[in-house]
Amino acid sequence: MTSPASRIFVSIDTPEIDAARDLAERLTGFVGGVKLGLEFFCGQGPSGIRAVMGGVRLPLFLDLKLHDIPNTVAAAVRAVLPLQPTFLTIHTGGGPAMMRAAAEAASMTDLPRPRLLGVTVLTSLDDDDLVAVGQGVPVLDQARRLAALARSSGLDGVICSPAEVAALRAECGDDFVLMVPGIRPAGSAVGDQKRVMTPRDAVEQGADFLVIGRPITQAPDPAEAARAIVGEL
Ligand SMILES: O=C(O)c1cc(=O)[nH]c(=O)n1[C@@H]1O[C@H](COP(=O)(O)O)[C@@H](O)[C@H]1O
Repeated sequence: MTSPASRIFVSIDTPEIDAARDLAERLTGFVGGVKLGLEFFCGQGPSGIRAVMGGVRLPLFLDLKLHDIPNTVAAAVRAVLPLQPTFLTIHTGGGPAMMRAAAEAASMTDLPRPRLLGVTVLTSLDDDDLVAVGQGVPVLDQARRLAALARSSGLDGVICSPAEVAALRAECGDDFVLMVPGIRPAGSAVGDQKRVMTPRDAVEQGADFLVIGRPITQAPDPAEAARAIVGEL
């Protein structure tokens, strides 16, 4: 880890190429990487990813949250390898066979191998939401279970909320990547997130990387918002 800014992946959630490219360019030098996810990929596909990332010198976090049978997920991983993402997400809820298939597929490349991250419990969920979907266990227990499963299935790390970082760091070790959304600088709108923490607290808990969207992208001056967050770390 070279600088506080390198910890931040800005989540550029828009379906528009020009808006995404503009944000990526304006934030270069202020953040460590760009996350493009479902909204952008559904709107613009692989060619849109190339159009945005071709002009910026930042690592790509491709957040597709793949979740399907093992054969389908492995094929989807292979299909996006040419985009050369540094990080790629799949859902741990797809189970160990799906995660192993994805990890194998990610290795079948002459290109740099992407690091596969498993989504544990979405940061928009709380204990009551898990009861509603039939998972009657506290969020922390479920995140610990899924992180351990991700690790034993060959993934490189997980996505978790800041509230689980300390427990997962202790259980999964220093080499296991903890990429953490649900980040809200003091006073910023929480929106649809339920498990949130400030950037500084999340790093103190042991987060490797922070995923930050609206607090940066919706700010009047996104570069200034990113600079302020980095200053806090
Ligand atoms: O996989 C993710 O990146 C992710 C997992 C999760 O549990 N929660 C979560 O918010 N995210 C993503 O992180 C970003 C958070 O954006 P903001 O809430 O605007 O900061 C969004 O792009 C989400 O898709």
